[in-house]
Amino acid sequence: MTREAVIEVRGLRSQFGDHVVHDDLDLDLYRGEILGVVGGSGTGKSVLLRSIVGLNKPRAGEIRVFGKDVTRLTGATREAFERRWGVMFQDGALFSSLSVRENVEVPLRAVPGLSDTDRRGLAELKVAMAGLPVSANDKFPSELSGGMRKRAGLARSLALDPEILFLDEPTAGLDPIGAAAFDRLIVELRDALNLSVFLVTHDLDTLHACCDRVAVLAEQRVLTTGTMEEMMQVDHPWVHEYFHGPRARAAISGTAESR
Ligand SMILES: Nc1ncnc2c1ncn2[C@@H]1O[C@H](COP(=O)(O)OP(=O)(O)OP(=O)(O)O)[C@@H](O)[C@H]1O
Repeated sequence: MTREAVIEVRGLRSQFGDHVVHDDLDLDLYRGEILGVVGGSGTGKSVLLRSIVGLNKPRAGEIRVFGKDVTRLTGATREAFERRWGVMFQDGALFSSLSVRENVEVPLRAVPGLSDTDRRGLAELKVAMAGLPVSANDKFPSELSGGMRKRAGLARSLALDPEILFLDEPTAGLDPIGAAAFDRLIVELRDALNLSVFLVTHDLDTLHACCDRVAVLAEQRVLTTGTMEEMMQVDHPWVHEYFHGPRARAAISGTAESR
């Protein structure tokens, strides 16, 4: 059975001045999967995410989302397309002067015909789906813990019922129990909402708990993709060290214990 790619990146080149971050990079995200994107610091995981969602202009290459090259879309067509994905940035990227509910209402303001009451209700629904208590709705970002801020960012990324969810290091800075709860939430949301998930992470536990496939960025491209089992067989120094090092062994035994 052929899998449907909802994102197809082909021949991507990303560059800042003389600094080439990606060169001839190819990557697919398949419908319904959770893809973990890993790689050493500075290999361009965030730049790749930002390039796909249009925050970074590629020097060359194609980025097709649902079959359309999004690098060529402009104006209203582009905006309509952007409603089909949600992005959760590492720090939540919340507006500090708005409450959690108001933050989630921001993308909903683009939806025509919604009354204030409808918008408020929809925002509260997304806040609940992100696992926050009702009391979080009226809180400001500065009144939230790091984990709650991440959930608020997640709620906002879900505001427009996206088909693709981009998560940039969702568990960074969380304690292990909070991180494990977030991993479960990602899987539950993918299953309940039929999401395809592009997940940038350094967290081996997250890879074990959530990801159907892993893509490794190294040497300015996607070096290899595959399941966690397949990653264990890859004969490349960084990949081997990452998937067989002491932290990898701890993550594997942690997964086994939790079963
Ligand atoms: N706007 C920018 N201007 C100049 N250089 C940039 C810009 N954004 C990213 N870079 C550079 O691109 C490279 C890749 O950055 P990126 O943030 O994608 O790395 P990463 O793989 O996500 O790293 P980490 O795991 O540490 O978060 C880095 O060398 C970074 O300094």
